[in-house]
Amino acid sequence: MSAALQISGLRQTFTTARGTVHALADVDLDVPAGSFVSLIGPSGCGKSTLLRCIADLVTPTAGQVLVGGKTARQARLDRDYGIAFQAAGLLGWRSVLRNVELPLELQGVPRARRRARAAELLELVGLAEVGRMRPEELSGGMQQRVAIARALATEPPLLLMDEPFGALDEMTRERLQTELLAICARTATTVVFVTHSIAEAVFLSSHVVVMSARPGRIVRVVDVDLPTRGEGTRQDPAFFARLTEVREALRGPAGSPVAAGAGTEDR
Ligand SMILES: Nc1ncnc2c1ncn2[C@@H]1O[C@H](COP(=O)(O)OP(=O)(O)OP(=O)(O)O)[C@@H](O)[C@H]1O
Repeated sequence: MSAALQISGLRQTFTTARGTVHALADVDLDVPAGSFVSLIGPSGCGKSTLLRCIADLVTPTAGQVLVGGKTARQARLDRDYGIAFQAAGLLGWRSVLRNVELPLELQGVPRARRRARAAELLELVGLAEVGRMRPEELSGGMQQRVAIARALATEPPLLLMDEPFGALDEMTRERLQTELLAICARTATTVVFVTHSIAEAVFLSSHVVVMSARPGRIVRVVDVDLPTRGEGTRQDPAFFARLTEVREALRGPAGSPVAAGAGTEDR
């Protein structure tokens, strides 16, 4: 399978008035097309920074990011990825439908076509009825689904998601996880997903990337080869086995850099 994303020798250092922060060190990662990759690790280990480097929102101090063989900058200019972050980031003065239309509008897609596509996407995320409403009239879970629809509007081969379900209750979260998997299967989208939840990472992912405390390094990639993902999956012994594997990788051997707070820091 071809690589949707190739990261090599990535390092990210931030210099601030209070000193130097080593956010990422020696990150190498190949993400095959069509896979679902979660990034998990202690708070502050650089998960969001890694996602922002992929999205070309941050310029890496060293190393290279290739999105579908292009530089991250070119991929951003070509809108080769969609982004859905924790705060849904919808525009309050636009209707739900027009929020989903926005990326198509920016691409210059004619009005009738973009409207039809936005309506199709709202149907895909189960929100066909709310297109005329304002985002504030929707629940948090509905807003998240609108954000996902918007991220998929240009049919990007890659979807970058930073804790998109973090603020939701457990039931809504589990439902959206199942919906997201169904959408990705239908659209063959590659996903890079940041989460704090081991269960969420294992349920969603084909590969769980476990990172160490700052400076974030990849300490283990756990392959999750569950035969199906559905209602029964969370009770499946194979699911529990992978949970344990990720948990142990996160915990790391005593005294290892995986343990939270063990990262080197100048400040
Ligand atoms: N623009 C920036 N300037 C300075 N420091 C930054 C900047 N962005 C991130 N950092 C620092 O880099 C480190 C990694 O931050 P990042 O947000 O990537 O971690 P994270 O793993 O996503 O954290 P969390 O799990 O808590 O969301 C942190 O120490 C953070 O303070």
